[in-house]
Amino acid sequence: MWRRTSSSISSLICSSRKAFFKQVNNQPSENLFITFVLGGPGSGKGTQCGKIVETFGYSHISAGELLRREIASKSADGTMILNRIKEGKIVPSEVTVKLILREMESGSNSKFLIDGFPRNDENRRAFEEIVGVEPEIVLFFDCPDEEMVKRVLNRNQGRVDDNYDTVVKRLKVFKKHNLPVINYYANKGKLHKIDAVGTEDKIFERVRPIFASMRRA
Ligand SMILES: Nc1ncnc2c1ncn2[C@@H]1O[C@H](COP(=O)(O)OP(=O)(O)OP(=O)(O)O)[C@@H](O)[C@H]1O
Ligand SMILES: O=c1ccn([C@@H]2O[C@H](COP(=O)(O)O)[C@@H](O)[C@H]2O)c(=O)[nH]1
Ligand SMILES: [Mg+2]
Repeated sequence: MWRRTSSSISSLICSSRKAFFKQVNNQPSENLFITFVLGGPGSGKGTQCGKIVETFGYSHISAGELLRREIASKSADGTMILNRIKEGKIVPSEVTVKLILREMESGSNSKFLIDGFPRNDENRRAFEEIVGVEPEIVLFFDCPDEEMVKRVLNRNQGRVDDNYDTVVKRLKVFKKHNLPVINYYANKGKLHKIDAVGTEDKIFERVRPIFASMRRA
């Protein structure tokens, strides 16, 4: 499965890959500074990314938002993506990585917050293989299930997956597939686990020192 996916990703990206990784937005690829932002549904990833962007000048790339835009644009993958999202399932790596790359190339920044990705080990390996870099840091917003369910059900943004049945499925997928990725980065010493309970400002006070202490942040 991985081999097939890996080669389809490679052929997909191959033409732009060399140019892109030699020079991302006019900067050598070693200047890329990538933060993965992980946590369960409704744990506050998007909210805190907004604050990090305001304070530290990162570009925020929400993988879920890119997929929702793809559905709205009625692209060839739109129906497949919609069906996956309704079921809380993970969209194939080649689709998500392609969208993330396109977004990274579209701006002039080299500091990225990649929110809600990688969702599973295959996503992680696909990103590392294609981009050729690992994240400098990984944030994990740690939030109790009941609080996440409450936040999702109160969100009111018209998302097709903001309903009780889907959020229960998303929590299961998070535990089965995303927690192992989080543990992987913990073992590499890259993980910053943040208590995601409290006001938005209180949580940002836990996030701020992580970026303030970074040389390039
Ligand atoms: N600390 C907080 N306390 C209470 N509500 C919060 C807090 N942070 C965010 N929220 C609210 O909870 C909801 C979910 O937050 P947000 O969209 O940032 O989560 P998320 O982790 O990006 O979720 P998803 O994975 O579903 O995209 C939003 O309505 C947001 O306004
Ligand atoms: O890398 C990704 C990111 C998201 N998905 C799918 O989208 C929904 C919503 O994602 P949010 O991060 O909560 O906005 C998620 O449940 C997945 O179905 C994905 O497949 N891969
Ligand atoms: Mg979000």
